[in-house]
Amino acid sequence: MGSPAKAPQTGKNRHFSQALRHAGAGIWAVIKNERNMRSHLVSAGVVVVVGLGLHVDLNTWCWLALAIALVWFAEFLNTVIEALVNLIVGQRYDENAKLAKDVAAGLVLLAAGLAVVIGLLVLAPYLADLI
Ligand SMILES: Nc1ncnc2c1ncn2[C@@H]1O[C@H](COP(=O)(O)OP(=O)(O)OP(=O)(O)O)[C@@H](O)[C@H]1O
Repeated sequence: MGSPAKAPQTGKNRHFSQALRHAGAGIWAVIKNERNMRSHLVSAGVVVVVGLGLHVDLNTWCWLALAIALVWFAEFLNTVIEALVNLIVGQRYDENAKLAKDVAAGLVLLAAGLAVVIGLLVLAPYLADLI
């Protein structure tokens, strides 16, 4: 007979490596489960390629990184809110659940819109030079 299955962890991490592993699992869960996150990753890749192609300066890289991080942050928060709402209400329809999820989705939309504006503002001078 094999050894009894270890109970899943529900308490604090005991080692930094354990904390890192769980943080990595969280990042992977967002990428694997959220279609929007995969779109954000592709968009970020495009932005990096454009930045490299245009030889943008350090200041511009900082703004582009901020814009990318803003969208990722919003998507991670959206995923947390969706999970918490699902945990609380399950499949039951609830007006507050709808409000929480709609506001979280709105946050991602606003972040993405702001990221596009930041990207256009900082890349405009480089794109103008090409014309
Ligand atoms: N339990 C619920 N009660 C009321 N409305 C709900 C509930 N669950 C989902 N909804 C509605 O359905 C929408 C989509 O739900 P959910 O956020 O779970 O799906 P999603 O496809 O993961 O969304 P997103 O594209 O934002 O990641 C919500 O914005 C909300 O309007």
